[in-house]
Amino acid sequence: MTKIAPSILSADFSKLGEEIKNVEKGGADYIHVDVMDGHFVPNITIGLPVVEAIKPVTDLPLDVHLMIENPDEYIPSFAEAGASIITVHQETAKHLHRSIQQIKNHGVKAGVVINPATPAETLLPILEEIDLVLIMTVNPGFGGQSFIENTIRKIEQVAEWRKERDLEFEIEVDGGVNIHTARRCTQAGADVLVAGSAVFNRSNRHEAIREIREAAEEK
Ligand SMILES: O=C(CO)[C@H](O)[C@H](O)COP(=O)(O)O
Ligand SMILES: [Fe+2]
Repeated sequence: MTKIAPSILSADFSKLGEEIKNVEKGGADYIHVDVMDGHFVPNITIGLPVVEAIKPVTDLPLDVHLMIENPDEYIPSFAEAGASIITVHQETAKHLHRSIQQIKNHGVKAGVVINPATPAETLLPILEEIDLVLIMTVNPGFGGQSFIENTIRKIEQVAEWRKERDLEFEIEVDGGVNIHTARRCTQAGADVLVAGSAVFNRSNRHEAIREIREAAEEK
């Protein structure tokens, strides 16, 4: 079944705990946490204290998407704060294998993220080492942007390499995922769909999650 990872970036922060419990009840698989530093991306969002605060609220894995410069400096703290998955951007990691090893040394699942303009081939040297590939389908920084169509080819490429090399990492997509774009992502090979505005801009979050999953799995 397609996994849905609601991005809390679009949640109502004044009642974040309730929002998370609500999407958990509504069938979410991961809680996607967008950490932005105002340097790598032109926005500042949430950080360590929020990850610590939400950890006891949910049994779902916290999928922490680090959009920050110098991720190596912060990986131990995010692991200790309760991250279950940490993804680092290919564009920010100076020594990617070291970052991935550092994440795994903390007992956390490790993923690599690529921006829409970063070629999928940059993932080739690291595929054997990771638990997850995250393909950005918008430029990182904000929720509610439009899906960039030509990222689909990259999802297909990564899925092809996974098959050829008999690997088991998950393929996650992030940005502009909704009932109209979900199926194209899963057809291309995505297993996990991040959805922020498509879930939290709806008054009924359960219905939103169900509809995205149904769209993703349409025959
Ligand atoms: O990483 C992100 C932005 O950088 C978010 O996870 C993403 O944008 C989710 O929001 P939406 O589903 O509204 O596009
Ligand atoms: Fe994200």
